[in-house]
This record gives sequence, structure tokens and C-alpha cells, in this order.
Amino acid sequence: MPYVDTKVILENADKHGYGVPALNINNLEFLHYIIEAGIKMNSPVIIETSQGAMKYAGNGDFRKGAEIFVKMVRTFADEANIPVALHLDHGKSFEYIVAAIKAGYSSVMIDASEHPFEENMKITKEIVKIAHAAGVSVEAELGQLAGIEDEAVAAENVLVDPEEAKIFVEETDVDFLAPAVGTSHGAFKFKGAAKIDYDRIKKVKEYVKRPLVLHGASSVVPEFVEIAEKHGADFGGAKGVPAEILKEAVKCGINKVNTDTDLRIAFVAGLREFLNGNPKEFDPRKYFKLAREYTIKVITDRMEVLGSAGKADLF
Ligand SMILES: O=C(CO)COP(=O)(O)O
Ligand SMILES: O=C[C@H](O)COP(=O)(O)O
Ligand SMILES: [Zn+2]
Ligand SMILES: [Zn+2]
Repeated sequence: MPYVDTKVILENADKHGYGVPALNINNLEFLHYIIEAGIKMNSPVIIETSQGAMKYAGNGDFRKGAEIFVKMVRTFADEANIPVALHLDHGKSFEYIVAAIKAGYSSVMIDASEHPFEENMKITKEIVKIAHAAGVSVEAELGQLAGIEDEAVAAENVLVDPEEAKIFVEETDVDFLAPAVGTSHGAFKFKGAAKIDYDRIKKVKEYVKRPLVLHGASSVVPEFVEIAEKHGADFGGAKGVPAEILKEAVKCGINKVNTDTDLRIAFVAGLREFLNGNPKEFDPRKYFKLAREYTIKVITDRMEVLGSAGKADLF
């Protein structure tokens, strides 16, 4: 099953109540690992690239980067017996979003969440019009990803307002919505215990009835943090969203689970461990071996947790 519209994957996930990992890549290696993990687990996969990744892949030219990513992902998708989609993550610039659409991305995100509600809605609506005309589906973000820190009430202000979510989706016709429910990006998500607002997710789901996206969903897997730190990394205080919370979030209505940090940490853990144990090695095909193994492990574990394992059969 080849390259598909992200909407096809997410509507299936919504209908059957499971989550699909949306995994960020910057290069060929991570794409290999994701496709390998997807095939091994018989899971649909969503590959995503940030604007920064587009620029990086094109060696400074983001349009070229977008074209390279589409060619790469299509090549692998055509040979894999699982549904594969390519998504632009956190599109903020009109030029990048248009470049992704023109290059053939399956979907784009317009992240105008730093703007006031009305403005976010206006910008999102504009992008939806352009993207839908090209047959590309759209994700938008509402509220801000600040995280719920301990007892911090202030953070409530930036979490999604379910009533606003309803108006936003009706008004913009966006295909998937990323509501801010307490997570944040990177390896330092919570100062106290990890927690997200389940009731808010349920309410948003009830109101918008579309696939929902959880950003900042890395677990910051202790096993790999430990390996990386044993071999020289310093991630002091890193804390992510535990698997049980992700499972519960999916039950509440989350379908797309954005993960970047976990792949980066697993990779660097394997890379550091290998290089420390093999000081004479300088062939990337060899020194990426353990990094590959750990990254695939983090992805396959994630597919089990979200319930996407085995679901490629539904397409
Ligand atoms: O939300 C993300 C990409 O959009 C990634 O989140 P993490 O930093 O938790 O991996
Ligand atoms: O949410 C953002 C992703 O983790 C990618 O970020 P990036 O801009 O470092 O590529
Ligand atoms: Zn944002
Ligand atoms: Zn994100």
C-alpha cells in the first residue's frame, strides 16, 4: 500500500479508536528506521518534517528539501505493505507550506497558535482553502503547548477551550486539530508529576468529532536516557509523557501522536554507546548499527502502546 493522504490514516484511527505515531525525520536513516518498524509491526505510519528539516535536507534550500523528502518517502512507501503519509509539522511560514503542498506532501500543519483566536482562525482558514484545493489535508493548533507545571494555574490560560475548538473547526474546516492539553515539546516537559488534561481532550473530541493530535508526546524513555548518560550525555531532569498517559489520551480521542525527542534520544544513546566501545570505528554503516536498533525499538514500543500495531490490515 503506497503513499496515502494522512486523513485516510487518521480517519481510520478515529473510527477504530487507536493512535498513530507521527515521527519526525531529518535524514534518510530515520526514514529507514520508521519504515522498518512499521513493516515489522504492520502499523500505518505518518512521517513528518519540520520547516527546519526541509531546509536541512535541501542543504539550505527548503523547496529542494521538500522535494527530496517526497521522493524519499514515496520510494519507500511504494515498496512497503503499510500505509505511509508525509506531513509538514508546525508550518508557520506561508512559503514553506506552499512548498510542501507543491512538492506533494500528504498533509500540512498550519501552526498559528501564537496568534489570538480570531487571527489563528483567519490564517488557518486561508491555508485550508489552498491545501484542500490541492487535495492536501490540514492540521491546526489551538491553545499553546506550555505544559501543566505542578500546580501552575497560569498554564490553564493557554490550554485549549473546547467551546472555541468547536467554533474553530466549524469555521475553518480543518481536518485534524491539535489541542493544547498539557504537554510541551522537548525533553523537559514536567517539573512535578507528568499530567495532561483528559477531560479537556474528551470534551474537544465530543465537540469537534475529528481526529485529534497530541504534540510533545515523547516519553523520554528512562532506559535510553540512562544509556546515553552512561556514555557521556547530560540530560539531567529530563521527563516525558509515560506510556500509560499516552494510552489514556488515545482512549479520550487522540489519534496522531507526535514524537521526535524519543527517536533522537534512542539514536544518540546507541551512537554514544557504540562509539565509546569501538574507538577505532569510523564507518557510519557500522557506527549507526546500535543507534538503528535502539531507534527501531522506541518506535515499535510506541506502536504497541498506541494500538497501531497490526492496524495496517484495516486499509
Ligand atoms: O510534537 C512534536 C513534533 O510536532 C514532538 O514532540 P516531542 O518533543 O515530545 O517528541
Ligand atoms: O516540534 C518540533 C519537532 O520536534 C522538530 O523540531 P525542529 O525544528 O528541531 O526540527
Ligand atoms: Zn505551536
Ligand atoms: Zn509539535
